[in-house]
Amino acid sequence: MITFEGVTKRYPGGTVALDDVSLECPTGRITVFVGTSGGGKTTALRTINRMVEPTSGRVLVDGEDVREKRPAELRRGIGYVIQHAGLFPHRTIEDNIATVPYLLGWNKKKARERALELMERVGLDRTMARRYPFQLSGGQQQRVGVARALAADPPVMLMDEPFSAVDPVVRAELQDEFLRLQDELHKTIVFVTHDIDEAIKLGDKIAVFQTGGKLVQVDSPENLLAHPADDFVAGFIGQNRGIRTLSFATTSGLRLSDDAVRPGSADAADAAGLDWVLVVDDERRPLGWTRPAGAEGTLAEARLDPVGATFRVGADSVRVALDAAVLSPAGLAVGVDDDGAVVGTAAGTDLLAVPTHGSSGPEDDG
Ligand SMILES: Nc1ncnc2c1ncn2[C@@H]1O[C@H](COP(=O)(O)OP(=O)(O)OP(=O)(O)O)[C@@H](O)[C@H]1O
Repeated sequence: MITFEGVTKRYPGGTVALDDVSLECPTGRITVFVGTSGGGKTTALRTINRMVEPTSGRVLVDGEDVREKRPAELRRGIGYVIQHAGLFPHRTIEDNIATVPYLLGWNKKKARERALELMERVGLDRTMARRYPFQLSGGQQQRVGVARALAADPPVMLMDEPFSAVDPVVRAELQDEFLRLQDELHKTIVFVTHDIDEAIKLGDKIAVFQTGGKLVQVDSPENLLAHPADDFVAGFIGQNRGIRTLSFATTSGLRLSDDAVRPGSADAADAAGLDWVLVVDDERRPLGWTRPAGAEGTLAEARLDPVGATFRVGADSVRVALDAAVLSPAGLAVGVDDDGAVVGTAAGTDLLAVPTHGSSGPEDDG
């Protein structure tokens, strides 16, 4: 657990970068600092590894005041990832990743083995080990940055806009892999971003900073969307708040209908009373949508429209299901199980009747 106790930072010249910030970042979870430019996010992050010393208040890591440790020693237990990765340009990828192991006195062989293992972990091919940073794409460099921060297996990771410098597609990939990695590693992570969508996607807990270093709300993503503390937070979250809330509503309790689902071997004439039919194969995998009215022969012989997007019942959110319904020619979302077999269909109105869980706070899950 990282604890901020009444932390204030006033820079020479009078800028108040942090104004009496108190906050807890739970162990093994991702806490995201988000907010306006100049709101003090980076300053707050850097008080954790003593790159910035507070004017007053204190920061504790697992109950220990960070000022009681020498900065060099403290930083060995805290991985640090920044925008543009900040790699050493004249060192190979493996030597970049092995930076902290070398500092810790590991022998070269062991440090390089660790570097190669981490390259695989973050989705980089081992053949890149002897390249230099300029020979990698921006997204690959960010992966190296993450691998370098993980090299000595620190319990805490500080990440300052680590995915901001890459295009949206690569960014989404990096975010997904980062979440997968965190699922395995359970680090205590503090992540700075100015992108509210990134904060909602990655954060177990979100802290919103406003200009002047004021912490205006600390909450779970669900609660932040459902109950923004004030107009500033509501404005910062922006539009589509209601729809975004559906990202946290589960499809596990959804009642799905089998009425429109038919095997390909069924007679089209028998389904003539239905507007649309979802035709499935012997293993109930969806083949396509068809309008049975006036059709002859079996449904498998009918002209099929593509099924399009489906949702995995229980695993996907109501937002994903609603998206599938809107894009479906029949206006029905197709729910499938882990094997891709159709469980049933739901109309948009069924999906909107699902309760959202806007009331569970981050304290409940950590
Ligand atoms: N070394 C410094 N000396 C003086 N003022 C500083 C220093 N570092 C930051 N500041 C000021 O402190 C305030 C907070 O800066 P900080 O970088 O923490 O904000 P931020 O929320 O991370 O912003 P951004 O999203 O733009 O990176 C800003 O007004 C900034 O100009």
